[in-house]
Amino acid sequence: MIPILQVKNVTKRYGGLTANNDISFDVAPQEILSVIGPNGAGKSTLFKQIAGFVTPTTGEVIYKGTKISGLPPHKVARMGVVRTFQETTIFKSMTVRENVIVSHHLRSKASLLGFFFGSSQAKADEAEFGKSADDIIDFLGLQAIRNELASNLPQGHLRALGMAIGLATQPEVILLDEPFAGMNHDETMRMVALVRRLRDERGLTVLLVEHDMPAVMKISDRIVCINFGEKIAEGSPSEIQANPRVIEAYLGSEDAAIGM
Ligand SMILES: Nc1ncnc2c1ncn2[C@@H]1O[C@H](COP(=O)(O)OP(=O)(O)OP(=O)(O)O)[C@@H](O)[C@H]1O
Repeated sequence: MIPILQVKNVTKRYGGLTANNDISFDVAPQEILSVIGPNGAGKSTLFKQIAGFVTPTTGEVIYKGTKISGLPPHKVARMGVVRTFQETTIFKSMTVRENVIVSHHLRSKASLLGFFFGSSQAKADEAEFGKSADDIIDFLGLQAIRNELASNLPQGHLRALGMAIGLATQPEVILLDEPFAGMNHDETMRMVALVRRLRDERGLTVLLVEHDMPAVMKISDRIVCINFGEKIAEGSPSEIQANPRVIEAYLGSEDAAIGM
């Protein structure tokens, strides 16, 4: 297997605090890999380093053979590695469809300014991007809110829009930050099915950070567990559930039951 993504000996220090310590693992193409660990273990820090929001102190992140760590997030995204669920990327005064169209410009020859001022390249892109935006909206089942202003959307729909915006940049690897947070059982099951479809129908590789252990166990091909900034285990869901170091890490934490 040639990995699509490699995390190699990544260490991140904030002053005297080591948030990630010498973490390494590979991700296979079209794999669904979850990163778990108790609160404060260093999961978000790891994700931020993969997506370009934070530069490792030492170590590197390799995507399809090219080092991406140290590049800014928009360059990492342009190469195909995109982190979703960030409300800051949503234009509240635009509709769902307009937001998804605008996000296509990350990959466009025309500048975003061109889109707003109607340059000829932007006009050429617009028809193509409109069709692609509609495909994404249909894929995510967001037809009913296609023309709704983002400012009117409840939290659940905003998260779905965040995913649509991420997909519009045509990623190969998508990083999902707590995709099941705040969801009830039915919503979680729908999101689990959707994440599987991202892989099965759109060929994406999916990395997720998540606290909902039953959902993680259901959805993951493989799981990496970190604790106090260090990788303590890596394996299939059943291997992780039976791993004494993982069980010990979760005992006494807020996520006390793993996979129950
Ligand atoms: N910018 C920062 N400056 C200083 N310390 C930080 C910074 N970002 C994270 N940390 C620290 O690094 C450690 C790991 O934090 P991180 O957010 O990565 O953990 P996490 O596993 O994602 O936690 P949670 O599950 O609670 O979201 C924590 O001790 C946190 O306080």
